[in-house]
This record gives sequence, C-alpha cells and structure tokens, in this order.
Amino acid sequence: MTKLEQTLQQIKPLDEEVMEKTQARLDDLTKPVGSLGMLENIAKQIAGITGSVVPELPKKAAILMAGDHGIVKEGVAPFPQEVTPQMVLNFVNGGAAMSVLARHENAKLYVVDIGVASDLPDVPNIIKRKVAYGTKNMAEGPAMTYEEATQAVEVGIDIAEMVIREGAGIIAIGEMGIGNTSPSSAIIATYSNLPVKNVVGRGTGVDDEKLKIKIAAIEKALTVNKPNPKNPLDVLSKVGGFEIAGLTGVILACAANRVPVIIDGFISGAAAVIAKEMSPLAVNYMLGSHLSEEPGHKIILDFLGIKPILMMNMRLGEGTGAALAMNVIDASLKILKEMSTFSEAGVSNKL
Ligand SMILES: Cc1cc2ncn([C@H]3O[C@H](COP(=O)(O)O)[C@@H](O)[C@H]3O)c2cc1C
Ligand SMILES: O=C(O)c1cccnc1
Repeated sequence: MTKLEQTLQQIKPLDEEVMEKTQARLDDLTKPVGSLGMLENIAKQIAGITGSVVPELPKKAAILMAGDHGIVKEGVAPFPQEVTPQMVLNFVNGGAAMSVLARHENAKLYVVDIGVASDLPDVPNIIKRKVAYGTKNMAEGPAMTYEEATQAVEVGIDIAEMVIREGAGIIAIGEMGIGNTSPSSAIIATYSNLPVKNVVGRGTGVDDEKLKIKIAAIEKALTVNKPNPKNPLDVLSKVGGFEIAGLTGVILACAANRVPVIIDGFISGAAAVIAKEMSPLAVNYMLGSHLSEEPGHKIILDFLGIKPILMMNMRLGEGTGAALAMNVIDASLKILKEMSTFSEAGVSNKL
C-alpha cells in the first residue's frame, strides 16, 4: 500500500460519544445554552477530533508550502515569478506577514520548498523537498505528471507527520506561489461546475484586461486537460500545483492523526477541496479560518460545508487567516475548560 492509501485508510469519523459529553458540559456552563455560538462548536469539534472531552490547549504550528506555476507564462499574475523564492527567504527571515502572525500566535512556522522554480540558498529553516522546478504550463498540457502529484501529496503527509511528532496539536496551512490563484480557480471550476468567470478573482490584483487573459488561460487549461472530477489526483496533476498538492497531504495526515487543521484562504481551500474528494471524512478535521476577499472562496467553503471564523477583508494567503483564527480557537478551548458550571458558581439555571 502507498503512503497516501495508508493515510486515507487511517481517517476515521469523529468521536461522537466524546462530543456528546462535551456538549453536556457546554450546556452546563454559566450561560444560556448555545449563547457562545461558534466558540462552542469549535470546542466540541476539537473534542471530537482529539477524543478528549475537555482538550488541553494544543501546541501550535503552521506549515507553509511554496511552489511555482508554468501558467504564469500566459500573463495571469501581476507579480514576477522570482517573488516566490524571495518571499520564501522573507518567511524564514521573519519579515513576511505570516512570519509576524505566526509569532503573534506562538505557532512554529515550517516553510517548505516543494516546487519553487529556482534553487533556494542553503539557509537554515527552509525545508527542501522539491518535487520539480515548478509546474508545466497547464494551458498547454498537464501541470504535473500523475506520479509528481502523488509524490507532492506524500511530501505533505511526511511534513505533517514530522510536525505532529515534534508535538504540534493543531496545524494552520498556508502557501506561497506566484500565479497559484489560477490553478486554484481551475480546481474550483471543476468541482463546482460553475463557469471560470464565476469562480475566478483578481488574485494579487490583475487589472480588467489581465483578468480576461487569466479567465481565458484557465478555460484553456480545462479544455486542453479535461480533468476528471471523479479522480482527484487526475484533477490535481492536470490543473493543480505542487504547494496545493502538498497542502492536500498535510490535511489528510492531520485527519489521519486526529489533529485539527486550520484552512486559510482561496488556495488552501482548493487543497481542502481535493482532500475532501479523496476522503469526505477529512472535512470533519478542518476548521475554517476566515472568508477571503477572493470571490471564489465562498464557493469553496460552501462546497466543503465549513464556516469561516473571521471576516477581515484579507486576501493574502500564506496562512495569515489561519494563524489569526488560532486566537479564537484557543479562546474556545479556554471557555470549555475554565468556565464554571451553574452548580459550581451557585448560579440559578433556567426555570
Ligand atoms: C509580495 C507577495 C506576497 C505574497 N504572499 C502571498 N501571496 C499570494 O499571492 C499569490 C497568488 O496570487 P496570484 O495568482 O495573483 O499570483 C500567492 O503567492 C499567494 O500566496 C503573495 C503575493 C505577493 C506578490
Ligand atoms: O485567499 C487567498 O488565499 C488569496 C487571495 C488572493 C491572493 N492570494 C491568496
């Protein structure tokens, strides 16, 4: 059995019995039943994931995967491709938005080169697991081979398992890759059955003219490759990306190891769509972090059936929304653990 097959087999439903006990405790805390809304749902979900009625605050980590995209040759992105490796260095040097927010949340940031188109310097803290030097131009043919896509998913599984072994109890996912809103849009178009123009957005800020070029390039990629939605690896290899595939692996490994995984924005969401198609049970292990400004993100969250915690008008990626949501998730676990029950506090319950 391959590592991917093994991981898929290991994914089990949430622990319903534990969740019932957690719900009973939540209902016994000094507040009207359900009045803490999503804070209660999050705590209950994490109880069901971890199998602990009152989970401890988990050690936090973030995994950021970086890869490049052949489709940039079509002119789909306003920034040049060299920004991908430049930002990888910025992440490990501590100056990127995600570096700041991961520090703010006390989450260890793991930065992985899974498919950057150039060689990165030998500096500490870049995890080098390059599958290839960027994807091929999907407007002309498949972005990756089937084997490369499988390998990238398995790199994601490896990295997540390493991070979990190092003690992480919750993992935020993020990405960096100039052009990656295009493969993400292609994935969403495939699974939503909506026209490309309805799922695509401006990414890092294409103007009206470039938006037309972007839509045409994605439409061409779908026509040329005819990804088969029944086979998520086929979709991933034909119109995906290395960092997207890696994040799919991270999500699946989190689900297999009963670790909550926080989904970031549009691109992380596309990875989550593939993970759901590979294992519908994996969705139970996902927490939605925020609603991105990228219009297709709502379509993704609806497809996954998960709710965003925050609305911050953000559209950056990197895992920034997922990191920020950690604050709320910690708060939900503190509510479950630290609030008094009616009897403990001597507060009269509902008549
Ligand atoms: C400086 C910079 C930092 C970023 N951090 C994340 N992204 C985000 O923008 C890219 C996707 O948008 P598009 O498809 O339009 O290229 C990804 O790298 C994503 O993570 C960035 C983009 C830039 C330019
Ligand atoms: O929502 C995201 O993740 C996003 C949106 C635009 C550009 N980069 C990332």
